[in-house]
Amino acid sequence: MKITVIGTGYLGAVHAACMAELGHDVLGVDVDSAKITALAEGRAPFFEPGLPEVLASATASGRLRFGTSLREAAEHGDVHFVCVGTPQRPGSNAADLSYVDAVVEGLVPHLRRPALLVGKSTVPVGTTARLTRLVERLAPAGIPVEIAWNPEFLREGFAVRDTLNPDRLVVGVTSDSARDVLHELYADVVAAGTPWIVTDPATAELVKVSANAFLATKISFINAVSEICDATGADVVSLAQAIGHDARIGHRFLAAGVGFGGGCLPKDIRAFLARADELGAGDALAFLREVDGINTRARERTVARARELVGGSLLGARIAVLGATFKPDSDDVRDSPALAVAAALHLQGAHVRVHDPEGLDNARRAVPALDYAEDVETALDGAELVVHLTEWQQYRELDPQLLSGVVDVPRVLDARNALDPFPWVAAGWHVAALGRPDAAPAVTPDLPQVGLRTAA
Ligand SMILES: NC(=O)C1=CN([C@@H]2O[C@H](COP(=O)(O)OP(=O)(O)OC[C@H]3O[C@@H](n4cnc5c(N)ncnc54)[C@H](O)[C@@H]3O)[C@@H](O)[C@H]2O)C=CC1
Ligand SMILES: O=C(O)[C@H]1O[C@H](OP(=O)(O)OP(=O)(O)OC[C@H]2O[C@@H](n3ccc(=O)[nH]c3=O)[C@H](O)[C@@H]2O)[C@H](O)[C@@H](O)[C@@H]1O
Repeated sequence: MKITVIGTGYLGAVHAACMAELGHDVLGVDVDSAKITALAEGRAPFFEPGLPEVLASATASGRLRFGTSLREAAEHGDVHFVCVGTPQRPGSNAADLSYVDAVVEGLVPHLRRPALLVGKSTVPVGTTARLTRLVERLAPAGIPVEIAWNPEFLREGFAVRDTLNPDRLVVGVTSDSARDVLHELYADVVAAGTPWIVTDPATAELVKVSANAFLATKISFINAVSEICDATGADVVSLAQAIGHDARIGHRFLAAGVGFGGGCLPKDIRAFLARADELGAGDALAFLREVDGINTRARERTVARARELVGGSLLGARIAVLGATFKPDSDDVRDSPALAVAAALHLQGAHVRVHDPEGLDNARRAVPALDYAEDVETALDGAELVVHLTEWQQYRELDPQLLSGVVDVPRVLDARNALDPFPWVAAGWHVAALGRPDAAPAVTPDLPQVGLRTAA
């Protein structure tokens, strides 16, 4: 099938490459010419495991090309995927749909044969209906143009796998023909056993934001409980393990810590709230304000805990930060809890040096005021506190024995509850965390603390 993918960022670049892998003839289009140049040369413009390999294979097959012209897109495709950003509108909770609108306005007047526009961007419920009216106004006479919504559920870091083997495919359509085109397009994925859900566009739009709102709620739930653990000396990690054994609850998305960030969960719950308000149903989602609030508090609790650990004032404190990206296996720093905490520590007078395996370039651009280090040892050199903020595998594998000779004070705040405290304590480190009691070598070995037992 001849398809275009418009917007080749974290979502669109992966979608374009994977669609070509599935055998389609794909043109990827973006207004960012640097991104398009990289992609056209077979280079991934951002860090995403597995993407370089799929790009190379799809480019070699001759089925994947890139360009910057929507006119060319109109000529190339029978199906046009819209994958542009829908960020939070400045000064508001609502989604900024101007990029989506610009694509429709730039593409539709150039169409010369029947086409199906398929939205993948995350949008407020009602967007497909509104765009349908726009498309009707813009489509050349006699050219049938339909619009459907096919929300995307991929996770950064697993984007290729999630695109080729998704948990489900959801298509919001208003005609059997649109449903059949999308079924044919995803035939191999559906044949592999992926649940195939056909619904109306409004439901499809709502499925997406509901899924993200549920995930955000699960994280904030465990972070709220983590606050209670802090107040009582209980251990949120053991607690999450225990409640997760109930299959109705499950273990995933119960990792307490500095909270959620990224280009999606935070802005999606806010846009959902804003849309509910517009619909006069704001009360129904009022709890999402608290989900957002708990998430903000998780960042504040991390800063407060760091302040306490260095003796009550951050002024002049030498702090090493491990992690800048919003999650491991991504270079994405959009609304990153790690960078937000690092920036707050800096603003309160600490000397902050940040390390990240893949996110340093983006972090430097986003928060130029911080010091950045290319390797962990340089970041930790002379530090009196290490704050672990993004749980890269590299950090889980650090040798605390070796590092105790690099820092001034062997003290780590594990704000992701992801480090195994035993080797750290054995190497003489004080290990603090969120929602768990501290573990320190001085604790009497016969009286282990709850959760973080000492090494002895
Ligand atoms: N990043 C992710 O993991 C996922 C993102 N989404 C949704 O997908 C959408 C895109 O997200 P990302 O890829 O993360 O954003 P992004 O910012 O990485 O990519 C958006 C791309 O659209 C391009 N663009 C903007 N206006 C354009 C235009 N008029 N014509 C052509 N290209 C244009 C930008 O230059 C950029 O490359 C958002 O709605 C997001 O919520 C959904 C699921 C997963
Ligand atoms: O709409 C989107 O863009 C995507 O948003 C999330 O994917 P992603 O943002 O890539 O990352 P997640 O793995 O969901 O993590 C989001 C944030 O939550 C945090 N998190 C996650 C899990 C957890 O238990 N605790 C926790 O704090 C992560 O550190 C990260 O900051 C969803 O998981 C995807 O299904 C969705 O498609």
